[in-house]
Amino acid sequence: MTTDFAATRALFHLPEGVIYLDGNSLGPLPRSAAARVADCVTKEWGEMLIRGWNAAGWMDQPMKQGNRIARLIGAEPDSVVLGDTLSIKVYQALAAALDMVPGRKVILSDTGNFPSDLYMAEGLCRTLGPDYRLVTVAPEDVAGAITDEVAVLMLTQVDYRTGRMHDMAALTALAHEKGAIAVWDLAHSAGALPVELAGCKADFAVGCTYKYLNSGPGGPAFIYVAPRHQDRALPALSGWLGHAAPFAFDLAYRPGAGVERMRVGTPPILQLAALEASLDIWDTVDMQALRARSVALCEAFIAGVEATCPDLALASPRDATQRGSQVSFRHPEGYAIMQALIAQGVIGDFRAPDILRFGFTPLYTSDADVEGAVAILAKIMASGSWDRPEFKARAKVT
Ligand SMILES: Cc1ncc(COP(=O)(O)O)c(C=O)c1O
Ligand SMILES: Nc1c(O)cccc1C(=O)C[C@H](N)C(=O)O
Repeated sequence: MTTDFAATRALFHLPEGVIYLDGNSLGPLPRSAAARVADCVTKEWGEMLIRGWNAAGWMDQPMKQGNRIARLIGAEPDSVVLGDTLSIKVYQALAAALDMVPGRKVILSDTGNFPSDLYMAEGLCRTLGPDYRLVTVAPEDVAGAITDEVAVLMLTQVDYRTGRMHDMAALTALAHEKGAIAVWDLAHSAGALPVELAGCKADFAVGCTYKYLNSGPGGPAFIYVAPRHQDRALPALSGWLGHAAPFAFDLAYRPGAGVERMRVGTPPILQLAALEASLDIWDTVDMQALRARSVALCEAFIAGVEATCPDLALASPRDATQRGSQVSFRHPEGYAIMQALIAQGVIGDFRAPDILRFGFTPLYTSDADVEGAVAILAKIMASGSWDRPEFKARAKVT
């Protein structure tokens, strides 16, 4: 296992002149991914054609790569499978979880959750009937809101805006005490910090691979089902590839064995090839060392910004144990400040209404990146150079 993050940095393509602090939204290109995807296109798709499903093992990729992600999130073997987008996987996990708690109709979440998770929950409630409802409370009030009315506790472990981290072990235990099921969204945790799904007795989890796991834009999501639930959890999105015998083409649905029943349709083979290249790097990473490095990078950035930018207010927890691998600051003109930073090669992002968000990804973020970003941000803040119309015009994607 490696603890040498200068060596892992060399395995990524990072454009000249860029300090990349947005790997928490879209990870950069692993150098070997371009060749791996090119091989998949020319040697597999090009030469094998449809034979690739067997000959190149395409059909097994969702489980094979899922098993590699399992180590990063503390999951048991054969409990993680890839496919579809994260929003779809949230729906799949939530519907299966609700079905396992008959008589209860409340999904509990928090107001810091990513909107798509809440929208999927609302949509599911609408489909199930008028008694089903989504209840959201402030993140700090979640523990007190887990009553014996709650069927499913659905939380994103690390808040996408502030980086605040929920205590997965404690909240899962509380949910279980009240007879509820816990569904965790690991979008901002997988590859950001060590996660212990089995150790926390999580029931379901989902996450994406295009952020910290570097599978590229549109890379597939993953779903985890605890082994104790795998043969009970019923997929609401019961696609043919989750069927017990997809190529029997039965007219009636029969769920497959294990977590594979959570598959829906055809897997995205080109994206899985990119993910495979990235996981070649992840396979070598010591997760405790990754966490230590992530904390050091975040602390250095906070100290640097607080020493030089008095107008920026820390929006992330100050205590590293309460934080994921990102740091956010607030400013009413956060959007323009972020555009001014990006114009100078420091790429973070902005989240409405006022959050400047910076991701720290030890596999390729260096100490020099942190120093450089602080210096450029300090200059922009001191000079007010962000106060220009071209930095205030909102783009479609922020
Ligand atoms: C916590 C969280 N959940 C869900 C999503 C939605 O993911 P997707 O667009 O892949 O469905 C995202 C990011 O977009 C996210 O950060
Ligand atoms: N999935 C994204 C996309 O398709 C375009 C732009 C951004 C994203 C993101 O992943 C956003 C991300 N979940 C966030 O934390 O804000």
